[in-house]
Amino acid sequence: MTGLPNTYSDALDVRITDTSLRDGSHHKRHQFTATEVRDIVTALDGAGVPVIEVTHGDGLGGSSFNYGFSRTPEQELITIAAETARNAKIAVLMLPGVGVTDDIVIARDNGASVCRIATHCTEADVSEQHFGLARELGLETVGFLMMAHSQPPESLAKQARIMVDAGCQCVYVVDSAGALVLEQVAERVSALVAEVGGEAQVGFHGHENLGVAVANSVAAARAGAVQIDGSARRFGAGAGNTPVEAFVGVCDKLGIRTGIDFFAIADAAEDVVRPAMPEECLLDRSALMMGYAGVYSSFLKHAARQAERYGVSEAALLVRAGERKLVGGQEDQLIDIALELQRDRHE
Ligand SMILES: C[C@H](O)CC(=O)C(=O)O
Ligand SMILES: [Mn+2]
Repeated sequence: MTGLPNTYSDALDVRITDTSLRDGSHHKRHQFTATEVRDIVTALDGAGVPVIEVTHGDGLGGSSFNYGFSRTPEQELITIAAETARNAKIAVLMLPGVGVTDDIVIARDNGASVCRIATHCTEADVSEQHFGLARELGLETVGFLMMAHSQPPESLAKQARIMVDAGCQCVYVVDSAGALVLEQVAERVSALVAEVGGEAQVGFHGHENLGVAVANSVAAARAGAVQIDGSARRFGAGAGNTPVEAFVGVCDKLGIRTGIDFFAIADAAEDVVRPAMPEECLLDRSALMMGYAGVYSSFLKHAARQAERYGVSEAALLVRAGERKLVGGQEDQLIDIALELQRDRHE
């Protein structure tokens, strides 16, 4: 056992991590202000959200020409979040290679207590040293197997094993593209529980691109996931994440305990999170294409920019990105696809 209980049965059945201030960073093009972070953390913490993730959308070190520059340095936002939260733990996300191990040390010094390491779902081995370091630093660890729709349950389970052996305490099935549907989530979560269940927890991170993120999250919980992500008002990449306030309401009705007050989280989503969003996260044609074709949700804003720049269809661009099976970090290939679409039009 790597240190966390398999369930939270004494107080909670699922522990929710709100990722508005990390996944929502994609939708906001990484322009969070210190005041927004302070206000959102106050509201989420007040509603009883147990874990709040704060980082650049692409994780520690993500502020760059490739991914988009942060308006406020993320370590400053992490510090503010940690100083503001009374009960919630502050989590950070890091993708090895985007961030470096020193970023984890600095985040810990600034008050983060949960370290989430994300890799493409076939590349878990690149996270080994990061889990080791995070555990040495006394951080709680979570592993993200991104683009989990692209691999069958058995392969994901093998990757989960690599993370757990490296010190990961909870491995997430991450539906980065919002492409998984119900049983497909349950099968993947069950495979991970079967592989690592005695030693580590299993979690689920959903996106709303096919409109089933809440249902998928319930399927995950029923299959044994005890950590579930969501974002208030769906504030996340693509059509956004599982809406925390709706998921809490559904959990209340199903008798799944989250420890979050439904009325307080509904107020937080409407009165505090929504005003910080540039616009609602839309389940529009582009988001649908991402879910249907299996495209990394955070490509949405990049695809919109390239489609406009090269005068090509955003939906067509996203469908081709799915056909090419692009993974996070390959945002530049969207330019290649846009040029290809231009050429096709002139042939
Ligand atoms: C870096 C990504 O945005 C992580 C994530 O939230 C996902 O894959 O989904
Ligand atoms: Mn996400």
